[in-house]
Amino acid sequence: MTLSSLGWDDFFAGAFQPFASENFLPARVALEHKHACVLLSARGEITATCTGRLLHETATRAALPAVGDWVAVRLRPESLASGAGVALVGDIHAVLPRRTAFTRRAVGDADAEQVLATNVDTVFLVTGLDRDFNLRRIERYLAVARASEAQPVVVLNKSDLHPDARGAEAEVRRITRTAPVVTLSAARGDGIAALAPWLVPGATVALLGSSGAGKSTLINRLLGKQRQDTGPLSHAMNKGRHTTTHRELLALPGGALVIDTPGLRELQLWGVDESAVAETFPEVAALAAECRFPDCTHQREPGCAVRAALDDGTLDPTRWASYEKLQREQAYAARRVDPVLARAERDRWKKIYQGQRARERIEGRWE
Ligand SMILES: Nc1nc2c(ncn2[C@@H]2O[C@H](COP(=O)(O)OP(=O)(O)OP(=O)(O)O)[C@@H](O)[C@H]2O)c(=O)[nH]1
Ligand SMILES: [Zn+2]
Repeated sequence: MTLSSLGWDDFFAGAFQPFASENFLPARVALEHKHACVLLSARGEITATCTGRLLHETATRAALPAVGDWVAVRLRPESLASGAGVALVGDIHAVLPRRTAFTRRAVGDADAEQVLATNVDTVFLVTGLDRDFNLRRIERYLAVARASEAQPVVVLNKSDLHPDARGAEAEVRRITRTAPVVTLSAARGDGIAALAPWLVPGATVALLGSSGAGKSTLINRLLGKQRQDTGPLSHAMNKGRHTTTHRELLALPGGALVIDTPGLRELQLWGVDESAVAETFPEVAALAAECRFPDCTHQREPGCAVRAALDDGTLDPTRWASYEKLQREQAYAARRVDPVLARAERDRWKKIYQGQRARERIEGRWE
């Protein structure tokens, strides 16, 4: 494989400069085990471990190699001497800066950030046009994608199961605004060609979507062969259990790369900050900025622009409900793993409550 077919470009070449002279090879992480990584490089596949120095010098676990990362690796002497066909072994000395990253807070460790996949250019947000079809869920996935900096593309799968797939697509377009929407059937192969603009050689894509949306079916379709078990049976049996040992960064026949990690599959709203939620609901964010009080909770404060827009019908109540739910979940997910945040949140509500009482005293009764 050439470096460019693995996604190498000027951005990474620049970052690799300090390592260019000292027998280092650039390589991309295809699989991350507990103690070793499988790397893809111009020399072929390399099994590598981090040097003790890298382990000691990295301040956080999040800075260690993750699937999708470019690293500077040095082959062990025995690998250098070996001929073709022998498995290469090396040491990872550095992780190059990431262009994009999907992260979540590591469960049970308040400060730890877990990196699920990096350097993803495009993320396919896969929704089934069956019972899985849910505009609110698509909004959530858009927020997750935006937080990662990868470009989101909404993929409506199982078009064969929906009596009016085009109508459903039109509904989705109303909420996605700028993100492209593609309707297809991974099982039948209809509409797959519409993904071509994002599957160019060297481009990295990842798939996100709820269980059963058809991610494996789509990956198999793109690979042109059966890599993963799909079907109702394997589905029921494998739920929540991932014992995969296959590469998580795969090269597609057309030259693009696809990242499929268990962590990404399980990704819910972890790692989504409030600004990403606001970006997904620009009309709500714009209204909130107009409220009289900067800490307005949009419940029943005077001068609340959100309430006013709900009352006069300019704000869609389903969008508002969806925003509120997402905001709550985001706050809950963050709090659950972060006691400091939990305390800050309690203090914030205490202040809001005190502030409201003070306002009540000034402005008299509200209703
Ligand atoms: N009718 C129809 N069924 C599909 C289509 N794509 C996938 N399926 C079926 O939907 C079920 C789930 O598909 P998977 O590809 O396993 O879903 P997944 O998103 O990978 O699910 P997880 O592995 O749990 O994350 C399987 O029974 C597939 O055969 C499609 O386009 N049309
Ligand atoms: Zn308000």
